[in-house]
Amino acid sequence: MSTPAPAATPSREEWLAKARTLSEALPFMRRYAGKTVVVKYGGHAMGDESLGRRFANDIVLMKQMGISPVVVHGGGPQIGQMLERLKIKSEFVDGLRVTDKETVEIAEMVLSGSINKQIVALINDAGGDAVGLSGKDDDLIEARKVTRSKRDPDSNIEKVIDLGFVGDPFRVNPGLLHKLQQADIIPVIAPIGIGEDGQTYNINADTAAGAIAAAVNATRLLLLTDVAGVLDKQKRLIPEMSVDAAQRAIDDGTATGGMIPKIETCLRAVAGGVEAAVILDGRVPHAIVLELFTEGGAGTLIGRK
Ligand SMILES: Nc1ncnc2c1ncn2[C@@H]1O[C@H](COP(=O)(O)OP(=O)(O)O)[C@@H](O)[C@H]1O
Ligand SMILES: CC(=O)N[C@@H](CCC(=O)OP(=O)(O)O)C(=O)O
Repeated sequence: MSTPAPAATPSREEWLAKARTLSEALPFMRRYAGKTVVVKYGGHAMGDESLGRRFANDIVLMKQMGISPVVVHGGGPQIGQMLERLKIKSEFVDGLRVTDKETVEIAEMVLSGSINKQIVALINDAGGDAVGLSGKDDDLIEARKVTRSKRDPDSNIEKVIDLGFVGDPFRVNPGLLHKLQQADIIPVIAPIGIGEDGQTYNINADTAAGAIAAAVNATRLLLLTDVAGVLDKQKRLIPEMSVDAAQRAIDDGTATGGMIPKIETCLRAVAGGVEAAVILDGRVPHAIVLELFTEGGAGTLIGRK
């Protein structure tokens, strides 16, 4: 058996750079100590296993620095793959998956089953205590059917679009989350809601994360995705946006597809009392740590810095 090569001794400059980074982090550690940060981990950001491990490490690091993290995850691409395997067609309207009876069963299976447990296992492996939940546990996320309408450009008539079992979280009951946080357990939540009639709803994971962030009075909502943040029409990153500018990006078509529910979520979270919401690139190693503990942050911040 060969012995591993000894790690190279860092140079003086490398030591100094590390020391500077740590001392820069100190005011941010103080600022966030005891606060709740909701992190939405998107299906696209999940990528490969090493990304997942780094994400889990960052969540455990946050916890050890005295922050109370709540993880809400997506899994859109993974639901898409399963639907494809089963030869079920899937279409999106404004970033929301039209969800019939069969699709909602598959969405629940993929989100609350495999993905939720994978993330829980990764966090536990990284040294944390994580527990997996869906919005059905303890009626955590109560949802109602989403209604959408669109103006037909030819007839100029407003048409109602039926999205099926797509839910809007109208009430979040955070009691269970508070109990878990008090016990130093990290909640990992699948974006599935329960209707008043017991119906299961498929909720866009950004929307679910925003509603949870407002309900637990989170200081920050971090939405991890597969782009650097909100890009302008020239594809340049917008580091900060006012609430008005963010709304404009939706209205003038700068944001399309999955970016629409993401920005809408940020606006709703900020209106609901969250200080700021940040859209950032989950593929960048340690994006969460960079956002929370460095001066420049990462991604696009909407709200109060
Ligand atoms: N202005 C924009 N800036 C950045 N991304 C945008 C913009 N408009 C649309 N998008 C799209 O939104 C996608 C992110 O949404 P989505 O695919 O739902 O991510 P996730 O699965 O992480 O929730 C990006 O990959 C990009 O294709
Ligand atoms: C209604 C709706 O669109 N639900 C989403 C839920 C998962 C999700 O949002 O995952 P990402 O964050 O990875 O996109 C879906 O079915 O894809």
